[in-house]
Amino acid sequence: MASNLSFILNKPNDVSFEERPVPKLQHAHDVLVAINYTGICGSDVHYWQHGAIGHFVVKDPMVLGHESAGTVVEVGSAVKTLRKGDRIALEPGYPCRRCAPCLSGHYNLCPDMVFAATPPYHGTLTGFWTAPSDFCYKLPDNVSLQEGALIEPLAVAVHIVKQARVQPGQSVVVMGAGPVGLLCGAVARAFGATKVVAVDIVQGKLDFARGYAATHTYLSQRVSAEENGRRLVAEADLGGGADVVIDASGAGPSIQASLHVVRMGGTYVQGGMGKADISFPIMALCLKEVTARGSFRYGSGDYKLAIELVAAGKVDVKALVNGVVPFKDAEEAFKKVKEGQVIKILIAGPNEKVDGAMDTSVDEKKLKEAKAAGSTGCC
Ligand SMILES: NC(=O)c1ccc[n+]([C@@H]2O[C@H](COP(=O)([O-])OP(=O)(O)OC[C@H]3O[C@@H](n4cnc5c(N)ncnc54)[C@H](O)[C@@H]3O)[C@@H](O)[C@H]2O)c1
Ligand SMILES: OC[C@H](O)C(O)[C@@H](O)CO
Repeated sequence: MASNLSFILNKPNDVSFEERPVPKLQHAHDVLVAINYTGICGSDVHYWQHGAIGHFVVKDPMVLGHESAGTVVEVGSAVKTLRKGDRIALEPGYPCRRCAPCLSGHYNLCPDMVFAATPPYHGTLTGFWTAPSDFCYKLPDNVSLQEGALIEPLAVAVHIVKQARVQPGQSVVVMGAGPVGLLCGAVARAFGATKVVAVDIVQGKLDFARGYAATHTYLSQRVSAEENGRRLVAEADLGGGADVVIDASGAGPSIQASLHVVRMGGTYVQGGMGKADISFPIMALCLKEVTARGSFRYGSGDYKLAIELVAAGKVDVKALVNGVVPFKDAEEAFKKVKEGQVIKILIAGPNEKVDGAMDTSVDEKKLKEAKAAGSTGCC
């Protein structure tokens, strides 16, 4: 008998497993998906530790997880694009499709979005999940289900890089070398950026970034934002500054330095989520005529492009996975992510078998140094 065991956050630092009823198809366009793999996102860890992100507060027990891939096990009567047995990447947020943002093509900004593991909605660390078929993306034969679980953070990066309007030949600085920052660097390269500078406060993360998509790295210093920006521009040989600066850290010092790194007339994109209010070098923004944009989740075409980038070999998501653990070890996996020991861990669905091997090869000494320096990078 297939299990619908679910990993539930009851309150901060209090999780449990619960067998829940297998969900039923609600609409003719829905499909039922057996979850194969789910990645742990910083936001899941943040809810687990603190019970809230900004105004999203966990008030009732909530199933965690939203970075999933699965296999279609049942299709509604109106579904034409998917069949039983199809392997899919799951887009985990469902907009109303009727409001002004939805109708203008910006469904990620829908105020009535139902998003997995954003309270009050349950997430995907469970056995089975129902979703509208057009939010389930069939994986090409050369993309595995484990890679499929990484499509969600890759779609976040695709949206950020699209917001930055990265052009061939441009220089792109990415603040923060966590999974989102690393993927932003990889997508920027795929969009034709010739210089990608990864910035972090943890040398081990920069070492990884250098072997991944970054052409240059910069270890952020404990100096003023202006001086940090000046040193970064000089070390990475950016001349008058970077064409594009992306924040994928959510950290105040990184956001402040960014405005001193971007060139005159360049573009800054806020992808990281940190404190709600951070002081911002507004004069630099004004005097340089910087274009500043936000980026929230993903929208039209982002999942499709993310899958195409993986299928075409332009973005390697497998390289970010440190290990796959069985469902029963979900809490242990959350602890490893919280401790900063890994880039990305996948949790196998409760009906999936794995050996639980895990490579925590990110330099632990350097990560400890970073923690001592006050980094969490987490929203
Ligand atoms: N915009 C969106 O829709 C969206 C979606 C998912 C995640 N996020 C946010 O994006 C950010 C990155 O996500 P992630 O999963 O990679 O998180 P992460 O915590 O793994 O990575 C953040 C990185 O920033 C680094 N950092 C911290 N302070 C820094 C500083 N002063 N300068 C440079 N680097 C610094 C950390 O060491 C860490 O490596 C988070 O803030 C997350 O909340 C945004
Ligand atoms: O990738 C999606 C993000 O993790 C979520 O939007 C989260 O940060 C808020 O619920």
